[in-house]
Amino acid sequence: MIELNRISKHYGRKIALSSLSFVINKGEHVAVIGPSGAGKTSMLNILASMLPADDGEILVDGKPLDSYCDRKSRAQKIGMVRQQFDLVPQLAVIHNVLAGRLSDWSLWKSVLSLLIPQDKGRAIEALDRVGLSDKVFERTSSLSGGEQQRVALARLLVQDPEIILADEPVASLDPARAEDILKMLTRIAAEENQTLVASLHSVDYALKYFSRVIALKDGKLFFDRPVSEVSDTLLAELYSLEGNSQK
Ligand SMILES: Nc1ncnc2c1ncn2[C@@H]1O[C@H](COP(=O)(O)OP(=O)(O)OP(=O)(O)O)[C@@H](O)[C@H]1O
Repeated sequence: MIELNRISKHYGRKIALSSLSFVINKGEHVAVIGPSGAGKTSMLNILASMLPADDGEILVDGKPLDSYCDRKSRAQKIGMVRQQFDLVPQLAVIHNVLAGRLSDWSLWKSVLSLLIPQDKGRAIEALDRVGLSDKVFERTSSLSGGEQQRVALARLLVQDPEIILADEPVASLDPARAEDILKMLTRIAAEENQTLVASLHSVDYALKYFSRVIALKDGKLFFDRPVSEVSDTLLAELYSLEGNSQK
């Protein structure tokens, strides 16, 4: 479903990704790990069409990523959650959730929705699924970090993309809230039959909540294995300060 063929990215003289290739099938839950600076965010941003690659091609369902060029078809295919949640803090929770519908709405409907929330039922249902049905009209900035990340998950639920990209979705949360969000994210993706690709700093979370691990080091594929085949030795090599050959 997602096919990366020899993707490369430079920032000036810095090589962020070097001829990266892999295939992710529909419905897979893949964790992307690797040391700081390995290229995880660059790879996810390229997949989300937020950053152009310098070289290589990406196919989604057999078609070039660029062919999903209008807002609506791209939003149906790919949704993203990040560490920073990307919420508007001054707005009520329901408006941040309904931002997941904006690609489907005209400008007029989007503006009207700020006065009279449109598709309210759908937003309330999504908030119920993430355990926030009592916060619908609260100002988003008054919520805790964990609750704000649940709002971002509810926004994803109303967007309902086929592929979820998550860039360090739990990096700013304490361990209990991080596990809570990862449980919820992987459960939602399984229930909706969505493909999930998440970058994580925690190897423990990658092994616990995902079925496959793609490891990057120095912008290259270091290993790509099912969780059952990821050994401590391999992880020690991945995070060691020397050596970057592919395993
Ligand atoms: N806008 C930029 N300008 C210059 N260099 C950049 C830029 N963005 C990333 N880089 C560099 O590219 C490399 C890959 O960065 P990237 O953020 O993709 O890695 P990462 O694996 O997500 O790192 P981290 O785990 O620390 O977030 C790093 O060396 C980084 O310093």
